[in-house]
Amino acid sequence: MLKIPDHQVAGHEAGAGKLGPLVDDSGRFYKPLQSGKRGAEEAAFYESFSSNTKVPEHIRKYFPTYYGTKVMKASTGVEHPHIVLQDLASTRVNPSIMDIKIGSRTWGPEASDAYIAKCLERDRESTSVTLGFRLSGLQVFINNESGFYKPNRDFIHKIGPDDVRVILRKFVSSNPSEKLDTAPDCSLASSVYGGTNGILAQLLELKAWFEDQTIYHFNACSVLFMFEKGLVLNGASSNAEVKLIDFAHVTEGKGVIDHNFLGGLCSLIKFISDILETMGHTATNGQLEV
Ligand SMILES: Nc1ncnc2c1ncn2[C@@H]1O[C@H](COP(=O)(O)OP(=O)(O)OP(=O)(O)O)[C@@H](O)[C@H]1O
Ligand SMILES: O=P(O)(O)O[C@@H]1[C@H](O)[C@H](O)[C@@H](OP(=O)(O)O)[C@H](OP(=O)(O)O)[C@H]1O
Repeated sequence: MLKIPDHQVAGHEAGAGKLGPLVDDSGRFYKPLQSGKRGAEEAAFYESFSSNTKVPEHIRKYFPTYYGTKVMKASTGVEHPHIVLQDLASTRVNPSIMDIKIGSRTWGPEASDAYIAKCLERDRESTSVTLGFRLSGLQVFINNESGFYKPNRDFIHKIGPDDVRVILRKFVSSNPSEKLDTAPDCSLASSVYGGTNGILAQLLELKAWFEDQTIYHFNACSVLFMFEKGLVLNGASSNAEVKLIDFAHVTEGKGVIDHNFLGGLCSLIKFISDILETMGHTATNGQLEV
């Protein structure tokens, strides 16, 4: 049975007459090919990436598994080609998820002047230019009674660097709320951001690859942070995951480092490290002891 995903936090959403992703009960996520070159280029990226032997195995786990493309009835009711992916949320019950678009620049080298102008406006209005990344959307599970803290898109579009800092803290707090002025307790920071398998460790592993890889330039891609609060509270070992998604603007690296993505990633790492440091973790050799 196909349905609209329960846990989408950003991007184009399926609705009455609106094209958006669908999921099934076997753990697959169907992303409709976007209009123009974007859909075809995203599918081409997945084809290239999934067969590229230069991508190390320990890096592949940061990407959703790709199952090809399929023409099928879309959310609009009309037949449309879709990219078939692993549904990253399918094994989770109440996932806390954050989508962070990486890079101070969100277009590729061959973008038209009109497209650059559209992106530049968004990059300047958001924290992309100042921080090298911006929050695209999030949901944080509070409890069964209150459900999720899920700020709306208009609010997310307006936030500045200080708000980003607060929201990254709220994401790992027991008391997230609509107000930006409350003090998030960061009670889950050590388990979610810290630890040998936590989000910081995963970001550092990705960073090491980005310092070296020159195969692709990940223009306008997002990292997804995901964890299950219930498992953290039960003391299970870290269930936090980092994934990369949204590859409609990936271009060839042509032997050059993806400095736009790498810079944004370093900036995000600094924000996460700062949160852990304020929780009493100490930095040694550029890595945090957690
Ligand atoms: N493989 C996946 N499994 C589960 N959820 C996913 C997956 N890919 C994307 N999502 C969800 O869908 C959202 C949008 O994904 P994506 O960025 O690929 O779509 P988009 O419409 O291209 O976005 P944009 O408008 O930012 O370009 C993500 O924030 C995430 O919540
Ligand atoms: O961050 P938001 O508010 O979700 O805005 C969307 C985001 O900037 C996407 O990256 C962009 O798709 P592209 O990157 O593929 O251009 C999309 O453009 P669109 O609405 O023209 O598809 C925007 O609506």
